[in-house]
This record gives sequence, C-alpha cells and structure tokens, in this order.
Amino acid sequence: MSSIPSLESLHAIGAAQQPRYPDRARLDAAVARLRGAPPLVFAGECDDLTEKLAAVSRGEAFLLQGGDCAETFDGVTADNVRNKLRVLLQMAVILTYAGSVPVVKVGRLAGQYAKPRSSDDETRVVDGESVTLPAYRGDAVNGFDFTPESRIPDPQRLVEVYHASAATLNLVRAFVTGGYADLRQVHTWNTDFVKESPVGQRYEVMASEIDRALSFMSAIGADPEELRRVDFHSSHEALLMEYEHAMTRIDSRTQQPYNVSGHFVWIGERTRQLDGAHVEYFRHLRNPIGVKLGPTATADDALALAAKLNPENTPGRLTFITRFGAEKIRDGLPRLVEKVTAEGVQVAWVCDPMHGNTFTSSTGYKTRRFDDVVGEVQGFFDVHRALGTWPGGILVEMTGDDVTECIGGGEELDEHGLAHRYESVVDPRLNRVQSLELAFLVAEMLRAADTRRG
Ligand SMILES: O=C[C@H](O)[C@H](O)COP(=O)(O)O
Ligand SMILES: C=C(OP(=O)(O)O)C(=O)O
Repeated sequence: MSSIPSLESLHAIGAAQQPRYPDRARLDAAVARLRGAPPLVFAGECDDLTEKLAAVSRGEAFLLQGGDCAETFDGVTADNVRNKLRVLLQMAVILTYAGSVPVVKVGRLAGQYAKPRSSDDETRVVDGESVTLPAYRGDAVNGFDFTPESRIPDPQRLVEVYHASAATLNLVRAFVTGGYADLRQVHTWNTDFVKESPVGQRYEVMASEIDRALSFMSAIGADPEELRRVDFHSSHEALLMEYEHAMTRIDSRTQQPYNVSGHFVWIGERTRQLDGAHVEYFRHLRNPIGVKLGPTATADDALALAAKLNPENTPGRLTFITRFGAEKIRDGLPRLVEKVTAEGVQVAWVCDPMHGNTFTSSTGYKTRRFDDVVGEVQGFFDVHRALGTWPGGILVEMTGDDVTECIGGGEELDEHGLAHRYESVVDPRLNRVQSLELAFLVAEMLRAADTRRG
C-alpha cells in the first residue's frame, strides 16, 4: 500500500469522465506545476478525520458534509466562503444541540471544481439555431460560457483549482480557529434575510438557550477551549486523474500515499467501477474516502468495493454515501446495509439526498423538491432504525445565499420562482433557509434514533 500507481498506468486502465485536452505539452506543464506545489492539507489532519469517521461508523457521531454542487473561481470571495461556512456552523449547532450528538463537520469545498456529466455534449438554441458544444465539466476543466472557445478543456485551470482551493481553505482555517466559530457567536451567525424567517426565529430561541448554558458554565468557572474553535475538514470528488495524481504525496511520517488536496475525497456514482482507474487510484490512498452508491449498486458491489478499498477493514477509512432517491431508498438501501453489516464490514453510512432527486422543472430549470430531500433522509433513518444500524450523516448541496434553486421548503418556492435567483452552474442547491429547515428536521430524526437506541 505504500506506492502510488503511475498516471500512465491509471490512464491505461481507462479512467471515466476525463477531459480530452487538445494540447499535451500544456497539460504536462500544468501537472509539473502541481507536482511541485505545497500540500493543501496535512496527512495527520486526514488521520484525525479518519478517527472522527470511525466514531461515526460506531454510531457515536454524525457527519455533516455540505457545500456547492460545483465551486467556481468567481465564487472564491470572502463573502461567499463566509456565508457557506456560517450556514454549515448553524446547521452543525442545530444538529449538536437539538439532535444531541457530536457532529463531524466537513465542507464540500476547497476542491469541488470538477463535475462528471451524463452527456459529453450540451445543445442549446442560439439565435433560433440548435447549437451543440462540449458539456461544461466544472471550472477545473472548461468555461461555463456557451461558446466553442470557452468549452475547450484548458489544463491551466488545474493550477487555478489549486490556488482557488488554497485561498478558500486558508480563509476557512482562519474563520474556524480565529474566533468566528466561537460558540459564543451563535447569535451573530443568524443575520440578514434568515433572521426574520420562521426557521431563523426558531434558531434564535435555540441560540438563546445555548447562551444561557454558556453563561452558566462560565459562572461555575468552566470555559473549555473546545467552545472557541471547531474542527473543520475539506472534501471533494476526486475526479480528474491529472490533478488528483499530482496532488498525491508520500507522507514523510508514515511513508504512505495521501491525497493532499483535501482531507476526504470520494468516488462518484459514475466512476465507481470495480476495475476502473478511480478505484485503482483510491485503493492506494490513506485518506478517509467515500464511494457513492446509487440505485444500481448491488450488495455484492458494495462488498467488493469495501474489500478492494479497505482490505484491512479499518474503521473510519471508508464511507458509503447512498443516493437512491426518495422513491427508491426504502426498497434499495436495506439489502446493501444488511449484507455489508452481516459481513462485518466497517463502514460509515451517509445519505446524499440530492442526486437521486433531480428533475427539470416545467420552466426549464434543473431542480429538486425540498420534500423529496427530506423524504430520502427520513427513509435513510427509517431503514437504519429497522436494521439496528446507525444513520451516520448527510451530504448536501447547499449555499449560504438566498438562491432559488430547489422547490418547496417553508418559503414555498415554486417552479416559477426558480428564475428569480438561480445561480448554480450544475445542480440545484438548498438555500440558507432550506438548509436550516433541513437541519432542524434531521435533528428531530436524530433524537428519535437516539431514543430508540436507548
Ligand atoms: O453533480 C452531479 C453531477 O455532476 C450532475 O448531477 C450531472 O448532471 P447532468 O446529468 O446534468 O450531467
Ligand atoms: C456527481 C455527484 O454525485 P453522484 O456521483 O452521486 O452523481 C456529486 O456529488 O457531485
């Protein structure tokens, strides 16, 4: 397990969902730049997250993982990063306080720039004519603008991903250790449009209770350091072989390979082939890793992936992120969980309630219903409760802004409202109000799950 397969050998296997770069020399130059770039994360931090995810797999903690579907270079601004972090902190407090469970906090950020697509092409009507161009594959690959030039894969973008991720992570680290994430700030995270909403007011009540508890602790002389900062980790789908391979290094402490572009990396639903290049690459890493499992995944697929990716059955090393869709989860998930559990495989189970619930609205927007998102999470909790296993966490696509991308929620956004502020470049995200609403609902589910565990 201590070597990294060569990039050539991975490409020889045939990696799915890779861009076709027209200029090999430019690609080689970008990869060389990345190979010489300092790590974005440290191996010891990855090990720390593995420990935390081991607690999730034992049923002692809950994972909150969230962020944009696709980060963009334009989105690397102080406001954007702070807003996203703020709603994640709010969600984490809701889950911890109302759900009474330790929460492992992981951002889907500082690296989430590459997207697998269903189709290689996109067709639009431009000036009355049908035009087909290569699909947008994330800012890591090509431009979102619908022009032939913009859609050409540009390897220099890989270097830009590195710098954008470094800037984001730097700011996040400053926020989480420099006072912004201090629990005494619990009220100040609840500002602007959210504060007046019903969920914002519910949050205010909870924040006041937390304030009282903090004052009590302070009065009795207890002032733990843990209240002043939070542990926060980064994650992304490790999709592009050139980037991920160049950011894989041998850790000087352990002589083991780590992907140093993010703490947690996952394999997507479209690239989890057992004999594929992604699985081959991931099996060498020592980071905590995830694999998406959609409705076509069989229990034997899950077992074979676990055997290959985590042969030592190390707790916390492997997370299965299921994304069946609200309609299919109650039928599809039990067979996976039953067999994996019966075989003694150590895994954290996490629910992605987004990717099985996407559809195109009558107004032409890619969207999701808030009720389907909640329905899938509820199905996830119900299945685990019935099997006596632990619903270990959620992975959500969300933003800290007031966007209009998912239908429903307390603000009752409908199909016609989507046009108002639809900003995602790929899949629809929960806005801040919807994210907080989801957190309160999941906290209730967690409380019910905990009561049943006794
Ligand atoms: O975010 C996930 C995928 O990249 C996305 O769902 C693919 O979307 P597409 O079906 O529009 O290509
Ligand atoms: C592409 C994604 O999901 P999936 O692989 O489950 O489709 C994603 O999470 O961005």
